[in-house]
Amino acid sequence: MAGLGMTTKSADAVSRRMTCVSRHLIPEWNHTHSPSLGISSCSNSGFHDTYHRVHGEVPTHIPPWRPALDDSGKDFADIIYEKAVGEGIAKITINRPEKRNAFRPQTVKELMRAFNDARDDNSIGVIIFTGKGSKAFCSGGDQSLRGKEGYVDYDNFGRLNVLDLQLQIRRLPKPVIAMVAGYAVGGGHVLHMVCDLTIAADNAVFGQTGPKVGSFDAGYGASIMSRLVGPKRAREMWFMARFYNAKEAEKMGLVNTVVPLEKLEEETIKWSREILRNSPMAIRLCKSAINATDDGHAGLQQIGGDATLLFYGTEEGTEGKNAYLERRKPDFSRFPRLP
Ligand SMILES: CC(C)(COP(=O)(O)OP(=O)(O)OC[C@H]1O[C@@H](n2cnc3c(N)ncnc32)[C@H](O)[C@@H]1OP(=O)(O)O)[C@@H](O)C(=O)NCCC(=O)NCCSC(=O)CCC(=O)c1ccccc1C(=O)O
Repeated sequence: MAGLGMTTKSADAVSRRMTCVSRHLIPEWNHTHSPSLGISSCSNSGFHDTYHRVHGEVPTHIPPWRPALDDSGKDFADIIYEKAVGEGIAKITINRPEKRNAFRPQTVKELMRAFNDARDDNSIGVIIFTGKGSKAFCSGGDQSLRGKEGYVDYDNFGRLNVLDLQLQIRRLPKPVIAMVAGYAVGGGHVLHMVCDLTIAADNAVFGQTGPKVGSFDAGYGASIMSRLVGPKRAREMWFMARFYNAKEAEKMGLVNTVVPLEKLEEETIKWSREILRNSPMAIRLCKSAINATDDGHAGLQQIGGDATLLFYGTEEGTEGKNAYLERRKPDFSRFPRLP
């Protein structure tokens, strides 16, 4: 090594780096059959590189939650909206456990208010989306309120407003993590799929029920599923409307990790804190980039908007604005025309 001009110190560094990189190259077999070697464990413990020494372990304790409202100041009836004290985490919970957290139009409207507030609150960096209790994340649209045009609320109009919520989660420039215990079925299954990550408890059950009850989601419910599990599996899930347990869902690529039910919140908090250590702008761009192709023009608009947002922070962008306000010609000559 010395002959190649490498000092012992730098050879050590290379060797440490190789070990670290090779740990990322876990063969497919391990991902599929040995969850203990899965992504969640690579990220923290067992690594002794400089990054891990500087940053230390990610704490797993559950933070105290404080009830939150949006700017309307109105209480929520169908959901619980909370923020973690001293941390950048919001938690939004569907609170209809007696109906396995089925949503009605009112539920969806409240969810949209809470998600909007969490988006606007610049102290929040990660949003956890879950269902009350351990029996269900969400069992889809409330079938007892289903009318001829959708789900009927107090005003007697049918609505399919969960589609707007799906779009809102997709476009929200912060990670949304579905924390799933029990059933995530029907429209509830689509909701977890549109979230950025899914952490599942070992009692979680996933599946579409639409074709059994005369319904289907031909939007994200079909397209995102096909992306996640592949077109053959997506057909299986929709044609057969079978249920899949948490381990099966993990193997199919529907969820990021499976943990014992009693560890579900701890693990989700840990993932949230690990994300919060990283650059919010990098995460924002990664989310819009990953969605861009699938979301077509809307996806390009999202990532294009991010580019404008960044450009506004540059001297070049500011020169244009200042020149306009000062009623002079802008001087862009000092800005390089980069290759
Ligand atoms: C989820 C179950 C498998 C749980 O089974 P189990 O633990 O045995 O509990 P149950 O005894 O069945 O249920 C307890 C209690 O909850 C009520 N309930 C459960 N789910 C619903 C529901 N979705 N709607 C209304 N009520 C529900 C149940 O009746 C019981 O009440 P009791 O009074 O105690 O009797 C099982 O419950 C189950 O299979 N549930 C139904 C799942 C389902 O089929 N969901 C609807 C799928 S279709 C859908 O979600 C529409 C999607 C959608 O929203 C959409 C799609 C495309 C475009 C637009 C839209 C849109 O906006 O609507």
